[in-house]
Amino acid sequence: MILIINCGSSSLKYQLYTPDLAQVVASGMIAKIGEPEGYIDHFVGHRGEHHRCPVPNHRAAFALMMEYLQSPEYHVIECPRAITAIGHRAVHGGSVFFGSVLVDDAVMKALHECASYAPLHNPCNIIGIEEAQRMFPGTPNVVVFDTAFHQTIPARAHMYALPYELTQEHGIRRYGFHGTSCRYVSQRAADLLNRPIESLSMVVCHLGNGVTMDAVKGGQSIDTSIGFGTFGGVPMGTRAGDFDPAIIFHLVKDRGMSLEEVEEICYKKSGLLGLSGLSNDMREVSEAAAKGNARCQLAVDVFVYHIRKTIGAYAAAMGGLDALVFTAGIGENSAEIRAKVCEGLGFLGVEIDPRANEIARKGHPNISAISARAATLVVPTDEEKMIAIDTVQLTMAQPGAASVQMGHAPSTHGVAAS
Ligand SMILES: Nc1ncnc2c1ncn2[C@@H]1O[C@H](COP(=O)(O)OP(=O)(O)O)[C@@H](O)[C@H]1O
Ligand SMILES: CC(=O)OP(=O)(O)O
Ligand SMILES: [Mg+2]
Repeated sequence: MILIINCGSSSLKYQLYTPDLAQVVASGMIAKIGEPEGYIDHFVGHRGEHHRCPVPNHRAAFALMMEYLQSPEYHVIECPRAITAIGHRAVHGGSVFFGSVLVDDAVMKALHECASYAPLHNPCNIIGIEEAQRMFPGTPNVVVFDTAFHQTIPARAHMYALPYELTQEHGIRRYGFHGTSCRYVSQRAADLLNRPIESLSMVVCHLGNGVTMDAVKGGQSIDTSIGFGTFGGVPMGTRAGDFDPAIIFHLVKDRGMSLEEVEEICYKKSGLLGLSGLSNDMREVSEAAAKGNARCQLAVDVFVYHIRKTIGAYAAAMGGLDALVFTAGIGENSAEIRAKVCEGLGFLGVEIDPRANEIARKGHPNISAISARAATLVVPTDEEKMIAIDTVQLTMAQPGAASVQMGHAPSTHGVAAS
């Protein structure tokens, strides 16, 4: 079987596939890692269980996952040899990784070197790989990078207008994230519309705890909202998104804050949490806004405004819009946010059917009104499936596959563009 690990900043998601990827044998999520009210949701076939327990860190989360997968009650992993390959999500591949790779010492070293670009994510991704190597010695591990799908973004969109030599010397550019999700949902959207992806201009709104807006033209990412680190673009759960860097100079030079304090504020105390003062969870924020909490209403308004503005910008970048695609926790589950984002986008041909929007999660992905010129879709993301496909491809291929090295995309099925 193939085990897929998606270590996020505060969660660990896992899926166990049959070798042909036809079936998910078990899956689950351990959430709120490091917080007092952690929990695990574990599913095997139609059985599911929810168990609350504090999970202090990602190593403990990995151990908890193993406990459930090996529990005699489920019998899904009876011995470590039952796992033939393990696939991992890694968030930041820097300028080193253009596609998915088999893990070796050089890959681990490079991952460590990219860690400071994505301080909320890469260290957790690394722990997931280390634990997998420890629990399943000798089993191949594959890493699939969020950044890989965005390697097609042209220089005019990925360059920052800083001194050119500085950007080249230090690898400073817009890298982009959630590429595995964007790759999956853009292909699914084309399939659902029954149109070749090559003919479509789409905006993918990956609205989760992290938020990515992505312009996908002809199946390729041509611009994306997050930037060098996992930070820019639209405000996120706890991250500020785009803001004028002069604010950092002001806080450090004129207000006496340390750089570490400012970094902590920008990554962990901003976004929905910072504006609302209540939570980074959109459910809580929009519920409180509906009850009249003005700061929560402001947080929702800022969030929605930035998304709508980016859709307009990307339609301009692509010279049109055929499809708007919502995905991830907020995009898949919040009819309210989808409706607010689409308000006023009629000039781009976006019009949604309010009833279709309400029932979108129940197997009705197309929420467009009949009169809409651009389709609006709700497509559940499946980063794990994408990771599983790459994992099988890299581990099942000829011995030569092991030479798929850093900086080179595997030759088939478009794992990444260079
Ligand atoms: N029904 C819902 N309404 C609004 N927001 C929701 C709903 N369900 C989940 N979410 C949001 O989805 C976010 C998590 O999205 P997810 O894609 O799982 O994030 P990540 O993978 O980054 O952890 C939560 O922070 C929550 O705000
Ligand atoms: C890159 C990023 O923001 O990831 P996540 O949504 O998992 O936090
Ligand atoms: Mg996610």
